[in-house]
Amino acid sequence: MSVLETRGLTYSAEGRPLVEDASFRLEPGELTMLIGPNGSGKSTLLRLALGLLAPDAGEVLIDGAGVRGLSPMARARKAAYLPQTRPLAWPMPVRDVIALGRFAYGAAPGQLSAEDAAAVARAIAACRLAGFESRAADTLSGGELARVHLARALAAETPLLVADEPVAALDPRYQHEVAQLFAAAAHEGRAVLTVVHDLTLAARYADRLIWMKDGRIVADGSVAETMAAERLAEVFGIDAEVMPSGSGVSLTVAGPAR
Ligand SMILES: Nc1ncnc2c1ncn2[C@@H]1O[C@H](COP(=O)(O)OP(=O)(O)OP(=O)(O)O)[C@@H](O)[C@H]1O
Repeated sequence: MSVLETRGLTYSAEGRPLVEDASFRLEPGELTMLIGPNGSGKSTLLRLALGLLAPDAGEVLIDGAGVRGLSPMARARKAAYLPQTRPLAWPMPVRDVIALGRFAYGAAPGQLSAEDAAAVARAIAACRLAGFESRAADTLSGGELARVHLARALAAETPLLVADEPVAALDPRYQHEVAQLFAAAAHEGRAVLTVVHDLTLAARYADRLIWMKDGRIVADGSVAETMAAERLAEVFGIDAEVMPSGSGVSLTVAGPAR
């Protein structure tokens, strides 16, 4: 059974279709990256897929169960979500922010079971935040805070992890580290879906790419199957060279397509 299955999701706002007839499945063990130009409907599709928006048509199954029938707590035990905007300016210690990831198990900051504390410790180690535990979150750099948010999502230890542009604020080294963390989370047996804009990162780490344009899924497959110069021109309007490299591809973007 798929961890997540969407069937024919369609959603309009203000009379404009934002997502049309979007169907895909996520399997455990796969890092899927959702790519597409600004405004193509990626965040809207993630929110529909998590049951945070009600579609005009179509349905979502998480572990075979209709998402709209799950309580918010039950859903939070199945899926962790790292949204694109992550407001957090409270002077709360990093460890407590990460512990918020355990709320679906009844945890509250300062009241963690041994299991909750172990999950928080694993997330801190995975995101290389040892030494930051007692720091107030509002004193962190943008990149450090991004890793705290990721740790909060990882601490939930859900079968499904969904993230919207998790590497946007990170320097190149941490972009790769975070992409590796997502790959590791997937290869340990989760289904991971993340939006990225950096196509080189996508080509390097994704097991699978879902391509969106104008609210529609226009391609879905491995990097080798879907990353092609013609598709990059058509979907992103860029002129790029794609060469086979090892089991994947290497990508050089020359600039906007003429
Ligand atoms: N509630 C809404 N009402 C009207 N338009 C909306 C609403 N929500 C989103 N949109 C529009 O829908 C389109 C898709 O938005 P969405 O955030 O899903 O795109 P995206 O692919 O995630 O973009 P980006 O890469 O810029 O984050 C955009 O043009 C956006 O302005």
